[in-house]
Amino acid sequence: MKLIGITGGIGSGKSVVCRLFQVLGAPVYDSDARAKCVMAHDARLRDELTAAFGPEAFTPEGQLNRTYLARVAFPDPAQLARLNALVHPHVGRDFAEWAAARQQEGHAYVLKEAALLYESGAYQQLHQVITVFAPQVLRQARVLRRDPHRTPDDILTIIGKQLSEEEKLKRAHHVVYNDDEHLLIPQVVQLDREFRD
Ligand SMILES: CC(C)(COP(=O)(O)OP(=O)(O)OC[C@H]1O[C@@H](n2cnc3c(N)ncnc32)[C@H](O)[C@@H]1O)[C@@H](O)C(=O)NCCC(=O)NCCS
Ligand SMILES: Nc1ncnc2c1ncn2[C@@H]1O[C@H](COP(=O)(O)OP(=O)(O)OP(=O)(O)O)[C@@H](O)[C@H]1O
Repeated sequence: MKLIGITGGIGSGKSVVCRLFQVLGAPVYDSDARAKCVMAHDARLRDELTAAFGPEAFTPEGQLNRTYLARVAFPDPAQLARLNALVHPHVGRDFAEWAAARQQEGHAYVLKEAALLYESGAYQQLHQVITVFAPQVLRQARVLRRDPHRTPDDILTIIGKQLSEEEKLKRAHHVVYNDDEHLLIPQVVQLDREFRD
């Protein structure tokens, strides 16, 4: 079974492209969602997050306090590195278990969607990587529409913490252009065929 990564900067359209792959029957592991799930439910990780970021890391109801963590971690490289170091190893293990179960089901390939595939080292667990590309102005406009609570400055701060698009394009095995000039569906159908061969 092929393990395929799918990455791209904030707002590039990874989730949209993954939805198209899912329609074609491919299982997709959503690293962002799984990271939040382990942060909320793994007792040891909860303790580590509370020790590192204070009790505000969780709301009084016990939910992960995403707004607080985003405010503390995104602008501060040391805090972000701390958060990544706590969370990423859990996601790596969780993905390995998930992929093993998909293999038992007989899938030809699976996708791991992650904004930080290269930065976290997760690409080393994978056979090939797709980068979803969109120009920065378009990505900013899309995120402002999708996340009304984020300011243009918040988005620039996050972009500054991610590997440049140029570098991601250089390292990718495949590129999906989601730039309002190329059609998405034919690109995804073509890749799905390749991965099934
Ligand atoms: C700090 C958190 C709680 C903020 O949550 P919030 O819902 O506000 O933002 P969200 O997760 O949707 O992130 C917004 C975008 O920022 C980018 N982003 C997320 N985490 C990171 C990071 N560690 N470094 C750089 N960019 C990141 C992604 O493009 C993402 O889609 C959350 O991003 C988080 O837990 N990050 C650490 C875990 C992680 O690295 N997740 C991403 C892949 S595993
Ligand atoms: N081709 C497109 N046409 C119109 N809207 C799009 C297109 N691609 C993505 N979008 C919209 O742009 C926003 C960002 O897309 P998406 O959530 O898929 O990005 P992402 O790469 O997963 O972002 P993040 O790293 O923040 O999770 C979403 O609201 C999505 O619906």
